Amino acid sequence: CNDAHKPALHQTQWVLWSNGDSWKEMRRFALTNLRDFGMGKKACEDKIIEECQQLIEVFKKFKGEPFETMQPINYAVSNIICSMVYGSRFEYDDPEFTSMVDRTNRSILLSGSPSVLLYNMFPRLFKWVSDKREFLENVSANRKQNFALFRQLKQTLNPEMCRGFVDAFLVRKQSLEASGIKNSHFHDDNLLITVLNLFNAGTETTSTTLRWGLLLMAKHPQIQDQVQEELRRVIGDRQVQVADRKSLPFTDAVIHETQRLASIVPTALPHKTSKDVVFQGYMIKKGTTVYPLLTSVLHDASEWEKPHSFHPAHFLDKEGKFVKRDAFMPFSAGRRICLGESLARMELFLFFTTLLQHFRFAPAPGVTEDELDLTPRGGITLGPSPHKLCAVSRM
Ligand code: HEM
Repeated sequence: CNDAHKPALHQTQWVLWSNGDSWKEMRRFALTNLRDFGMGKKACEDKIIEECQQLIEVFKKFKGEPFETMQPINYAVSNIICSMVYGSRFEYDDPEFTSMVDRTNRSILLSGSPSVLLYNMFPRLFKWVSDKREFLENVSANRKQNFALFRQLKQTLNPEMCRGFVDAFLVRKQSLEASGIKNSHFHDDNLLITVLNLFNAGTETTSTTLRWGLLLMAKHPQIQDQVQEELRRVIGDRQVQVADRKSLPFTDAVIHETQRLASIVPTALPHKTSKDVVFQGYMIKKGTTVYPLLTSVLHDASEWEKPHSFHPAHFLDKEGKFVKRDAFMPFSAGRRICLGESLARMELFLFFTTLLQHFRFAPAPGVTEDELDLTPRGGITLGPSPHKLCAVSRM
């Protein structure tokens, strides 16, 4: 049946990337250029710190009253990847930016709706589901918006001074065309798919993890006390830097434990075997779709002392020093490992520590810590269910 070869809805944006040579070339180009634009380096640290300050101002406006953290955190995190990809950040009230981020977020929610899940399993029977229509409309609107952004960037392109990934891609495309190479992977479709992949993967994952982190702090006030005590003792009032991570073992353990417990990409992304493989005695035929079940490792009872509880001690030794664990793989592993791991780790550390320096996170009045719900909502990623938190200023 042809349906078996159709990509599931959430894969529609990944298909061009996922085929052999095109994927290799785009991944290599994206990695090199994101590094050139600061990924994992000081330039990127400065961008994240600037965005932390913007986010703090938004949180302060709620004056300790309960609010939903999703939108402001999404905008702050999204701006980091935007500044690397498009070459500039956006204001949080710029409708062009907010609509793109909100639509992406909505698509991720829709991808976990029962009707879209049914469509993905039986595409012929469930062609007309309304969630699928909305999902595709969102993808199409984001494509149009990106083409408009690319047009603006093309008009002001200066090959001597690339502002971000899009500029670098356009310059490479032009130089290949000038040398008469017509069939390269540097074409408009790959530009669009790569930019959408970076934008989608670079926004929701990190912002969802941060929201889990704050929710877990409100749920476990004694652990929040310990993080804030460590931050006060080691950092005081100054801005946290990436280099401080090794002096903040407890905080680092809390961030790792948040990622482990939340396991936000439970099935990673689907892959296809490129040849027949024998894995642990099982024969997997070439062309079989394989889902690496990351949760089976992150919650494995033979690896973790308390697999289903929030237990930062999983990452600490008896002296309170941070310990790495082999079974910690929220970014997956192997050749398809998350391309943005170093960026995500830097963002999680700087946003989480800076927010905890400035605010005490607590449930809304009338809600007890026990009543804070940790049931995840479905989607390609597992985020916390809608909830409100109070961010009470500490400075
Ligand atoms: C906490 C944050 C993040 C988590 C937990 C996460 C996790 C993942 C996972 C599990 C995969 C699938 C790996 C596989 O196919 O086996 C992935 C792929 C990917 N991620 Fe991330 N990610 C995060 C943040 C980011 C960021 C900030 C970026 C931005 C550059 C990014 C870009 C990508 C890309 C481009 C891929 C596809 C890689 C490929 O197919 O070669 N991710 N990520």
